[in-house]
Amino acid sequence: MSFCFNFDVPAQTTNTNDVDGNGLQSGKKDNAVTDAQDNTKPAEPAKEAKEHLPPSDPQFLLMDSVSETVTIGTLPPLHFLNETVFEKTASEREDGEEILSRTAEQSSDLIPGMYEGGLKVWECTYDLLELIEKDGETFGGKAVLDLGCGAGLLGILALKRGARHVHFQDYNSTVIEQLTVPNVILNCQEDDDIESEDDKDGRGKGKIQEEDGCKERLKEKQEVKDSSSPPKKRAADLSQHPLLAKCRFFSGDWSTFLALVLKTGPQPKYDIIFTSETIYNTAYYPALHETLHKLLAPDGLVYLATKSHYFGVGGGLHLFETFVEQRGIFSVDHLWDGDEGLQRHVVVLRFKLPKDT
Ligand SMILES: C[S@@+](CC[C@H](N)C(=O)[O-])C[C@H]1O[C@@H](n2cnc3c(N)ncnc32)[C@H](O)[C@@H]1O
Repeated sequence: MSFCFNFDVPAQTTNTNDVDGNGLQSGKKDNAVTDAQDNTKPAEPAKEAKEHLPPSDPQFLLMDSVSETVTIGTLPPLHFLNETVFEKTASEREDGEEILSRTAEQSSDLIPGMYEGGLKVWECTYDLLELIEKDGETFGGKAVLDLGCGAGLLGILALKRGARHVHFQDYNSTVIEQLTVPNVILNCQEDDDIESEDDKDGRGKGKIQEEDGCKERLKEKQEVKDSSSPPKKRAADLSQHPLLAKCRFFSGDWSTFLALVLKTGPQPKYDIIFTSETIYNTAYYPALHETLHKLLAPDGLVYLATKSHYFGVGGGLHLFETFVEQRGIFSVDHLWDGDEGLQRHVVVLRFKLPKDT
């Protein structure tokens, strides 16, 4: 399994910022930033935001959907659905947005405006997870937002490390319902349930490998061999699980997500906002920047994990940094820059000046 990028933009999708289809190599960097500022209209109507409540019987959800999970890391271990689950079971799943069927048809990791890539774990997420592991951040008492969460691994790590609450947002409701929420629930189960399976198999914890220039964390897969009989312990308790009670889940476009959270009462301010692999499309920068601006606590931090360039889509770190600089709200510091060939980065954004509240 590879975590290398496979952005497959359909021919009918017009990216006004990527005139020659070569992203940053077009030499139109400055124009692209200007376009992003002016281009506040998405190609399709903004996807309306909504909040998703965890199912009243989450254990049932797990029994229905988990056939294979992956476990990574040790501090603490994280468990999540293997992306191949969706390939195998797409036809059996609720797919109101039709993203499971359409991504399968088009063999595409991204259909701008329809499906923004949340069904798989993107490699920069692993970079940021690794940095957090090394750094030993505890998240104790912090309010955390995993923005553009997909599988939700960053938010889940913060949750397991003592965050006061964690909110998850993804563009697609299908991603939230079929992947993010199940993953959180999976991690609410005692790790013992899964680790005992590891022990039975005699398999160790994860390792890191280089493969085809793409740094891939080949953590041991833990297959739940009989998916009709997953762990049944604590079924009734899971819906009341204290970790799950700390979470809220949202889908929708960033502009409507921001409007929703600002109108639903006390205005949330996040101490930490994670956002991984979310700056590939310059047309989304205004809404993304506004969301960070309005939702970050005055002394909060945005951890952004990203590639340098997103070929075929047009965005990338240089364009985003230029955009942020022009707005004058945040400073950007590089926490980690990958080796020359890898072209991946983790940066942190913070307010330039103490913000009025
Ligand atoms: C490539 S996926 C990355 C998923 C996950 N963060 C990871 O690293 O594995 C990009 C994510 O950004 C979010 N996203 C992109 N554009 C968005 C937009 N205009 N409004 C809301 N969310 C958006 C989607 O939720 C999507 O899951």
